Amino acid sequence: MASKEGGAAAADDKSSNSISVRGMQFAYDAQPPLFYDFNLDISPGSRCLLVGANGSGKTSLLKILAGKHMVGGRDVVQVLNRSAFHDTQLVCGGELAYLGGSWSKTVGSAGEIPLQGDFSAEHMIFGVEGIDPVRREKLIELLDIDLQWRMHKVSDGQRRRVQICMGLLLPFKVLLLDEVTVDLDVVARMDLLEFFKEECDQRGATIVYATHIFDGLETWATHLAYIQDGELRRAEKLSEVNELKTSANLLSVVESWLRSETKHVKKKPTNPTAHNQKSSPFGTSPFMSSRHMAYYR
Ligand SMILES: Nc1ncnc2c1ncn2[C@@H]1O[C@H](COP(=O)(O)OP(=O)(O)OP(=O)(O)O)[C@@H](O)[C@H]1O
Repeated sequence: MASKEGGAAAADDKSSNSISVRGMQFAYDAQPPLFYDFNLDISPGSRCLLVGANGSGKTSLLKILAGKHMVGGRDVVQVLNRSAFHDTQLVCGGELAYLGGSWSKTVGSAGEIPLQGDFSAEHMIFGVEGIDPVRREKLIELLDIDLQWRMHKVSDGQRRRVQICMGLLLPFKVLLLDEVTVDLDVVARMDLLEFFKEECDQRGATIVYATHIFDGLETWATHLAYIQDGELRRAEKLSEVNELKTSANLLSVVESWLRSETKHVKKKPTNPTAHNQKSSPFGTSPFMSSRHMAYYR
């Protein structure tokens, strides 16, 4: 893995990368660009930690890598040498997997509510066709899932276990994890991390893991990418992070980076559309009539 800043990126050798991002620009509607000329390479077999402060862009980046947002042309965001957004087979075939958020749906002004259906864990897990039964059994055992669990009556951590199991049923080549271990107890978390390690070591799978919990990750991760306000500040092998040689652990290294972040105004070219909307006297007014406001009346 290498960043543009790090200078080691082999832009002409992107075919050897599992993930390759070249000159990416991305903005949410009516906002200035979150990413501008963003570059990132991740090589096969890597377990890359994605770190950064709240709002730095980790989830947005993972969702872009997962093909959930169309960003630029086919060459800008490539996973396994295919366009993450355009090549829908990447996700449908299971080669590219994304595990993030929680099983929920957005309901008007109620916001995100957990899925309420009365399904058993068995119904959900065995409802997926074409799965290797050995892999399925291994995951059920690893995550200690009781197939009789009713999904509307389980705890957050139990629901999360079923969600993770389903996300891993197909043997992924690239896995994007957005802080999915947060609800898991320590045993489930460590077992899952060990499983991920095996998947990378034995099958050459690649994992990008965004997290704020660093326990046990010093020996788990192979690489680290640090984003600040949508900019890639560091991207290197964990063994080459100098600060780790003199610090107690990864937590204190990341803490020192985040503490030294200065609140700066981004020097990014303004997206003309976003600018127009932002500079409009009505574009951001809380008093503007909007369809969304209807939910709150
Ligand atoms: N759907 C959206 N619409 C508009 N802006 C968004 C949306 N989602 C995220 N943002 C903005 O994009 C920026 C990056 O958000 P993102 O969720 O990617 O950060 P993050 O690094 O994952 O944060 P956290 O550590 O809190 O999960 C934030 O400023 C956020 O407000």
